Amino acid sequence: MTNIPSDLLPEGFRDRLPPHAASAAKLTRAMLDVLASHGYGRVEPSMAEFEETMAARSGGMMRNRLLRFSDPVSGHTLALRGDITVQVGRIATTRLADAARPLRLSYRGHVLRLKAAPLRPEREITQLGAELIGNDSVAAASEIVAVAIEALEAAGVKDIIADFTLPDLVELLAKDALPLPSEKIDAVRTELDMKDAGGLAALGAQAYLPLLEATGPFAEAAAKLEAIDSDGLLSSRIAGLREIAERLEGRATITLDPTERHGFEYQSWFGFTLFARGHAAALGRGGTYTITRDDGSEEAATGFSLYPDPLMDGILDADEDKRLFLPLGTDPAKAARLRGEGWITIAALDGHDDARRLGCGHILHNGRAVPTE
Ligand SMILES: N[C@@H](Cc1c[nH]c[nH+]1)C(=O)O
Repeated sequence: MTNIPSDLLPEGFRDRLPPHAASAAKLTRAMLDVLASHGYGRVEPSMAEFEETMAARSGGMMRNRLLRFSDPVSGHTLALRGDITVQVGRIATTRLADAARPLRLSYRGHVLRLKAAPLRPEREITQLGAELIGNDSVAAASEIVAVAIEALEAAGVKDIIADFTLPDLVELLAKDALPLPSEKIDAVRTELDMKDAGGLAALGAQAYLPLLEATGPFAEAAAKLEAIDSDGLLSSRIAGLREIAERLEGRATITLDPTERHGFEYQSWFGFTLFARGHAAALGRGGTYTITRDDGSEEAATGFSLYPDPLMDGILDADEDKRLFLPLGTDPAKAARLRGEGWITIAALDGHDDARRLGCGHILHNGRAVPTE
């Protein structure tokens, strides 16, 4: 006997019921079809992996965010996946190491978090995305952002905002242009991420303050960033961002926040976050990164992950109009024909089944579908 009520799930987990689960599947299909149409082959990575190797691939930040358990079979600690991108990287550089590059792969699945984010109670989160392995050029980044936006559009999302960032900006500047001792880099990145001018000053990193101003609508913010970059150290990156932004013209509003690093643990020169009007939380994120193989060599990649749960929870596929009640004794061949015409048939199993209570807008009467009373 247990004291846990049967309808209680652990915090952050949930079931999806009809009709929400069906709507979610439909939306997922629409987004995956977009990825498939651009040549991204579907992979289904495993739910769990050895914690040690998964954490190593996820960038240092990830380790304390993984849900772990000890596996009596292998005797090792396993982790439930927290990000499918790193699994795709593993597959691409191991079992698909010999596949032609660039290698386009797509995925959909649940990822798990040890702790929920402050404003999002879920710990089991749908992640759907695409990874372009073997290339992190401007062309690759342009394709990835465009495909991500197209997938959101296929899910009915309007007024999309793509917020660009330069995830390795501080490391790059700290080397030469705005020198920083290596032990301060992380602290400066954190203050910039929090837009904390006082914190930057306290760290003696005043030189980084102007970066906080280079934020906002893309054209203006990029010009400000260019003005700060007197040595031209960032010129190729800024040119890259401009090219990506140009290709997206009319598809999304582009903004720039070059110091945003939240959620960009492993991305390199380019990162982006996708928002849409009516959704407070980001709907997706992506960028360029490198995958490290077991022998220490590296492979470039670019990709995105969408987090579509908020979209799935909003819509409701009202199908009552299409649900047709079939009284006892209905000819199975007739029923099959009706399904072929698009009806959802609900067959009576005994005389007590009730069309209305079973959510049927229609009932088969004398061979014809008539509205239920
Ligand atoms: N998986 C990353 C986004 C990403 C995909 N590819 C590259 N970056 C995330 O969810 O934050």
